[in-house]
Amino acid sequence: MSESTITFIGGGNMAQALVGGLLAAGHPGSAIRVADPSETQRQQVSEQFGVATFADNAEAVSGARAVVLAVKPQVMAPVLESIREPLAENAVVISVAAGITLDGLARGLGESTARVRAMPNTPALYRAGITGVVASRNCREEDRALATTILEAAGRVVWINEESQMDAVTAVSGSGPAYFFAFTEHLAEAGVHAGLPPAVALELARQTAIGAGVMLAESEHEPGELRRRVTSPGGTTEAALKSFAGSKMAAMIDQAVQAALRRGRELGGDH
Ligand SMILES: NC(=O)C1=CN([C@@H]2O[C@H](COP(=O)(O)OP(=O)(O)OC[C@H]3O[C@@H](n4cnc5c(N)ncnc54)[C@H](O)[C@@H]3O)[C@@H](O)[C@H]2O)C=CC1
Ligand SMILES: O=C(O)[C@@H]1CCC=N1
Repeated sequence: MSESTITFIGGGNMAQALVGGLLAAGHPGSAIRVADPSETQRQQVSEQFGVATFADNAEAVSGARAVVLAVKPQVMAPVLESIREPLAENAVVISVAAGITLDGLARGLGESTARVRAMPNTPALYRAGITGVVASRNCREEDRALATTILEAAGRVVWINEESQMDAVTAVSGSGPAYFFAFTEHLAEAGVHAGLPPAVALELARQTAIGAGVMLAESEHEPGELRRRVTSPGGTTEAALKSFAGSKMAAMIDQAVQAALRRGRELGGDH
């Protein structure tokens, strides 16, 4: 990997996941900077990763080839204001903030700045995330490649051509981990209802989710085929899956994704 300086604005969960991944991938710590107004946060980042930390965003951004905006959407306007002047001309700015559009970034930074909008998900904290990404038209191939390298530090990266599809990305993979957690919670509750002690039910449900995830990751087969392979004709799984179909599970999931999509569009309109 090249030794381009990468500055993170905001040193919280998402920034730490990416910094940890970049270091593990061999990016030199001397080429990583983190800016955060919280002294506690700066101290934690410098102790854990040994990278330079800054209280001042402008100072941290000066000369950086890539700037990752890892702050909450609510503080984005003052953050953009703080980096606009010192931003290098060739810098690419990558935002991981939910709902902040490429136009929103342009309003704060100017149209000529190369901008990337990314939607990560929380498994990024374990480098098992997936991030949907879209870039402004003026992003060069090398800007996209650098953004891919940085975001791959948290897992996989999928480029999206139409920014309008980012709300769908958010509804499927951004919010998606919560759907699987909710399913696991309900499976454990159902285990208790079926007569198991709560701790046993939770362990069975959790490890089953993990095992299914590993199969999805490792197997060459599509999810549908993996499902068919568990389902003995006339057996218990078939009975459960018929009940899912009777409860219209597919329609329920579709409705949930549509609800997230609508909410994402509403929130996007706020910026
Ligand atoms: N799709 C998803 O599930 C996820 C999305 N995200 C997105 O990533 C972004 C960051 O999230 P987290 O890392 O979880 O938040 P966090 O709260 O852990 O970190 C944000 C950091 O920004 C710092 N900060 C506040 N004001 C600042 C300023 N003016 N300049 C510089 N730093 C400032 C805070 O001190 C804090 O350390 C959010 O916008 C969120 O939408 C993050 C995690 C998962
Ligand atoms: O729930 C939310 O609004 C954010 C976006 C995706 C995950 N968390």
